[in-house]
Amino acid sequence: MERTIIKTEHLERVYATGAVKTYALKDISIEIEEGEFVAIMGKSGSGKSTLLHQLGLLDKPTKGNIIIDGNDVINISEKERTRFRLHELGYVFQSYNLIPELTAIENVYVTPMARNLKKEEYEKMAEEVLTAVGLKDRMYHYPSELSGGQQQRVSIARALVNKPKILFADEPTANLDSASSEDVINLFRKFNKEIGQTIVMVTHEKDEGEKADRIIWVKDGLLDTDK
Ligand SMILES: Nc1ncnc2c1ncn2[C@@H]1O[C@H](COP(=O)(O)OP(=O)(O)OP(=O)(O)O)[C@@H](O)[C@H]1O
Repeated sequence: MERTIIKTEHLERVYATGAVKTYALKDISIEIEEGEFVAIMGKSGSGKSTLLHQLGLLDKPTKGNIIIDGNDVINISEKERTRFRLHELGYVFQSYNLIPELTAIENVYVTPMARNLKKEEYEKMAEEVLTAVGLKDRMYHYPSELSGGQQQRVSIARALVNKPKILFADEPTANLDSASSEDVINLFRKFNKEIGQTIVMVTHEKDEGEKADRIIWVKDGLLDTDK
């Protein structure tokens, strides 16, 4: 049976810059099922990233509610939100944000390393996930020795190593050529199909959106129901 993993109720996010108020999100109520691969699309400035940041607990709405996996994630302590981000959620951004002084495998295991596991354990977890993204033979390379597409695959491995309930991706292919972009989307599809990974991705690319199970269209901070 399908199970709702993310639910938002009347989300609003207003940015106040001096006297100027921007209603980036006006009233967004959505539900995403566990195991769904969802794309968020819409014109520039429509509120896509703002919505992803609310769902990923990287920002707080000015009004409304968010329930993730049955938890009210708005009215909990900051400590609890941090725990949730670290253990339950994974993130991939358009910039790879790898640490240049660390090898691919070290970049991936920094997260499980923080969980008091033994070195053999977190190394094994990182190896498995790097192998799954096709980088078994690049594990000991530094970011500067990897292509953009390979670096993004390291960042995907890093996002998935803790087996997050939900993977959030904000324009993950924006800096990649078309072949590497396709690789990244195919990887998402693979993790979604094979392990039922829930994925929420912002994209500008129509063909990428079409590879998802569903597109949530956003327009001027509202759901675009004409699409
Ligand atoms: N930190 C901020 N302070 C003030 N206004 C902001 C801030 N972040 C976003 N905005 C405004 O909120 C609106 C929505 O921005 P958002 O980045 O969510 O759009 P987007 O659909 O992701 O755009 P793009 O496709 O260009 O990345 C825009 O009008 C933007 O200018």
